[in-house]
Amino acid sequence: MHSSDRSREDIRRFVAQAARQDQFLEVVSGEEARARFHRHLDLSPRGEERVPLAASLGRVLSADVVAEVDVPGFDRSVVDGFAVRAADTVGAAEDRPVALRLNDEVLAAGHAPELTVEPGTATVIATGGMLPRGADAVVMVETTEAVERPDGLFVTLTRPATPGAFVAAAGSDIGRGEVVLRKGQALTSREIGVLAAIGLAEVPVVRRPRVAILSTGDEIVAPGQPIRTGAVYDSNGAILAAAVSELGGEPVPLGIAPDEDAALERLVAQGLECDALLLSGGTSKGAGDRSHRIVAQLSDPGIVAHGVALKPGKPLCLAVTGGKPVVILPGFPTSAMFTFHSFVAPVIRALAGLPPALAEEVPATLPVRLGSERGRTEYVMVSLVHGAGGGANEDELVAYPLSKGSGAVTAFSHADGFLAIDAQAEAMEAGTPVSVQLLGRALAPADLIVVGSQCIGLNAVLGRLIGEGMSVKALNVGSMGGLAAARRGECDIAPVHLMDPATGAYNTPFLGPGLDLVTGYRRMQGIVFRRGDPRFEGRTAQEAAAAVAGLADCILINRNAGSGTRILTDRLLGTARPTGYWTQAKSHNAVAVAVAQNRADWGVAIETAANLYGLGFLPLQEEHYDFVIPTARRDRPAVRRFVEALETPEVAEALRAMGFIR
Ligand SMILES: Nc1nc2c(c(=O)[nH]1)N[C@H]1C(S)=C(S)[C@@H](COP(=O)(O)OP(=O)(O)OC[C@H]3O[C@@H](n4cnc5c(N)ncnc54)[C@H](O)[C@@H]3O)O[C@H]1N2
Ligand code: MOO
Repeated sequence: MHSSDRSREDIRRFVAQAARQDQFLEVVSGEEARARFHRHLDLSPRGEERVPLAASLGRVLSADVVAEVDVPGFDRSVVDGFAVRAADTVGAAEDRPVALRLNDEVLAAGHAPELTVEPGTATVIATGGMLPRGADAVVMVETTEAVERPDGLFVTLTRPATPGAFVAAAGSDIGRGEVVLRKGQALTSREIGVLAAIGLAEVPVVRRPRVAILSTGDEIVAPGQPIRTGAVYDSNGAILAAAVSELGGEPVPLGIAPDEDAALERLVAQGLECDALLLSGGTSKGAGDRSHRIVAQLSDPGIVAHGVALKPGKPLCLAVTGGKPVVILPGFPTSAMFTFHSFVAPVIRALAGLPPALAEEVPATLPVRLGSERGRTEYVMVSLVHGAGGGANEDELVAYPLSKGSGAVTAFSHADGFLAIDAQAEAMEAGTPVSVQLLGRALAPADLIVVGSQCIGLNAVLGRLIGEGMSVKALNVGSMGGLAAARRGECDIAPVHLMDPATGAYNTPFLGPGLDLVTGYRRMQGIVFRRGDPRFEGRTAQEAAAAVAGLADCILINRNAGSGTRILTDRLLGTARPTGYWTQAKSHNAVAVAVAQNRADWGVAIETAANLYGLGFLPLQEEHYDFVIPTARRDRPAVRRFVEALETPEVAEALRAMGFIR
């Protein structure tokens, strides 16, 4: 909403209303909210339909499937050879071969035999051929010899055959009358093969529940559209549609609704024609939040819970109308995904005819302290790595929190699972044993674990290794965090850029026993500013810093304490404390964005970030980005490949192209 669009009086009224707002939410526990929700829901599968076998991938069986045929449908030979009576071969040996007269028939696959194998005879049979009457075993052609005699053709055997040898009995794979697949089974290529083998051309499946998905908010823009400052791309719409498909539902995307009652009402009515309706955004009681007001108009019974004591997920709004779920998920993507998986996914599974998902938990140790808000059960997404043992023992897992907050969209894709912090706890100390609930997929240990400070240049090396088929897990915990992980033996590589303030030396002073350093590359750091700003243009970094430090309207964006760049900034500033000194960004990119968007006028960042945002740059000092490697892990194949890749001319060239110095 632009102030120019409204009269002064309108704006005054709007501000007064926004500042007042309703009392936030009547928050209930997660269990209470779920119980109220389920009390009113109809969770029976949404009918049945028959689909062609070729269209059944991913569908859920609505009934048990009983085989009406035997597989194989007849006793069949599994080798090329001769069908014989085992009794005829007893006593056969090298020095006492048994000769059997060949019947006038060749049993190719697909032919029903006409002649009986009488005592003293054999019939030529191909792999897949049907065993003839009288025969009870097959001998492989390689162990026989054909002999032509005046009285006919014979085959001689020098070894006895046991009854049943090289024969697959009728029904030995699937017996007629057997339940081959059960109701509720989701069909993959494996089950489809079974259905084809028993001759099924059509499959009875549960009708896919149709789930309407609506993103709300004036600031939300569909991917592919141009984006204005302050707007965000609609990630929830895409996430929810894909998640619904994964759970056996059929997503019905309704697009993006503005924060406007008439449009919302129309879209909600449209969504109610489906089996379920999911909205995201506009559920807390902020000034622009409209969705919950529209959903509040539903009845039978309407909203059953609005506000849960969970983090993320507090503003979740659960409603039911006529047995049908209507849910407003929080707008923040991590909150939306988390509440979707804990409250909505089980409902969609049920409607889709799937059994409840089994939650798999693994024990792990928390490597760092985790603060928490009291009053809400807090769920923290974690990435799992093996502890010092580096073995495959699951008892040794370490759970690194991916603390990017509810607004992050990457937490779910980077996470292996999540842990819960009790509502009453204020923090969880480092070293606490925790239980991690895995996110569906099986836990695959990575070949190479990189924990520390992440840099876009690192992709030049890691991308190469991944291209070779190596699995890599890279966790961004900063230089100090990486060093600590390397000391504890929890990673293979810790990328660091730590300057010793006393000497100005990088990284080496921080090594201790059991740690090696592999030289990485250097990154030029300097002052970033908007091009054309005369306060910086044409000056050296030192001159510019000295000139602007005292200007009240020249705003600095600083870096977080503990970062290498902050140490550098402090050395540059000496005792000066320019405007903005206490505003701390956590990354080079964040500094560059703040300057590019005019929230600040200058900051210290790497040249690559300045180039990315089209900013001016005054070089200050090269920073060394190197790799700490626990000596004990030096000889691991993945670590050796990393070091080798780093030394290739291609990687050096890729790094130079990104503005790094190798
Ligand atoms: N005064 C208070 N404010 C807030 C509280 C509180 O207790 N008191 N709770 C916070 C919590 S917790 C959450 S979670 C958020 C959720 O708010 P809403 O569900 O109303 O969501 P919005 O305000 O519409 O959006 C939040 C955020 O997410 C972005 N968003 C929205 N939709 C999408 C989408 N489809 N794709 C990507 N991103 C989306 C939106 O732009 C906002 O940045 O409320 C807190 N406030
Ligand atoms: O519930 Mo909110 O989801 O904590 O961010």
